[in-house]
Amino acid sequence: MIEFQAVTKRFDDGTTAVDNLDMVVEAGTITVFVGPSGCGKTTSLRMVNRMIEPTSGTVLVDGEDIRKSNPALLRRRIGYVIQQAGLFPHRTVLDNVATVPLLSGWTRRKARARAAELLEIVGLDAAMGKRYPAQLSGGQQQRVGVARALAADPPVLLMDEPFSAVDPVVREGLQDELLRLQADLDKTIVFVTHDIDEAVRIGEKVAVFRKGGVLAQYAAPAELLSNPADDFVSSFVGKDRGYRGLSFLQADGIQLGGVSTMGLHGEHLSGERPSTVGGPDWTLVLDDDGRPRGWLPPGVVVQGEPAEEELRPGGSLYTEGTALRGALDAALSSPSGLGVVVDDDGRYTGVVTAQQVIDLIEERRKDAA
Ligand SMILES: Nc1ncnc2c1ncn2[C@@H]1O[C@H](COP(=O)(O)OP(=O)(O)OP(=O)(O)O)[C@@H](O)[C@H]1O
Repeated sequence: MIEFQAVTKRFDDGTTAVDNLDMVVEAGTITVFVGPSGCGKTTSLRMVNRMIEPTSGTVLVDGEDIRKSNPALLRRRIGYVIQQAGLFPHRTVLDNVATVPLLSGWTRRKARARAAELLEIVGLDAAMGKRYPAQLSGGQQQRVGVARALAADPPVLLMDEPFSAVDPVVREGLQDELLRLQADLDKTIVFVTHDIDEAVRIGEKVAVFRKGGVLAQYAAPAELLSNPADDFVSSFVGKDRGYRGLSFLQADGIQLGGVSTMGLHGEHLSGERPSTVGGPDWTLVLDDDGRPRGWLPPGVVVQGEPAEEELRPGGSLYTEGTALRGALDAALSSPSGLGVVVDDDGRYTGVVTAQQVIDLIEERRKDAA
């Protein structure tokens, strides 16, 4: 647990970077600090590992006032990951990751063995260990940065815009990786970003800062989107917040419909569900394993196997049991207007319409009111 008690940081030139911050970062959570440029996110983060000392107030890590701990020792308990990884360019990847264990007095052999294990944990091939940082892609370098920060198995991890230098697709992969890692590692992670989408995607709690280093709201992402504390937070979380809020609503309660289906060899498959919803004229083509391959538009008569060019590509697939946003997207992106629902193995289980999603949202809203 990390606790800020009335923490203020005023720099020598009179800038107040953090203004009377009171907050508790719960152990074992990913907490995100988000806000526009210059609102004190980095300064707040760096006060946790004593790279910056507060002007007043107290920071506690696991109940201990960090002023009482030696900064170098404190930092071994607190991993730190920064933008563009901050790797040592003249050390191999393996030696970069082994740095902190070596500083902690491990033998070279043990430190390297641990480093190799960590590369695997963050999804990098063992062969990468021999390379130098410049020989890796941006996303790979970030992974090494995460591995290095995890090397001493610190209970706390501070991450300052760690993924902002990579392209959006790689970034999403790294976010997923972090969520997966965290499910196993259960660290206390503080993650700084100026990207609200990233914040609500990975944060269990999100702290929104405003200019002058003032904490504007500290809440779970769903709460932030549905109930912004004031106009600043509302405009910061953006105009799509209603839609993004669907990421936090579960789709249970939606009655899946059926649609006529055809196998790749032209055989008509008997659906388990009645074709109750919308466009029954569209036919969904499934491969031999029951995974969707595309749609046949109404009026297209197929003799034998449907040809590839007759098939209309499907929209996004909605995996049963995931958030409602995916169900709406599947329906809106499907040429038939029917969102294709699949199980965890990607096999077709039914269809859903946008109207059903809207109805469910309405129902939930009424319940909440
Ligand atoms: N060493 C310093 N001396 C004076 N002012 C500073 C110093 N470091 C930061 N500041 C100021 O303190 C404020 C907060 O900076 P900080 O880096 O914490 O913001 P941030 O929210 O992390 O911004 P960004 O998203 O741009 O990194 C800014 O106005 C910044 O200019």
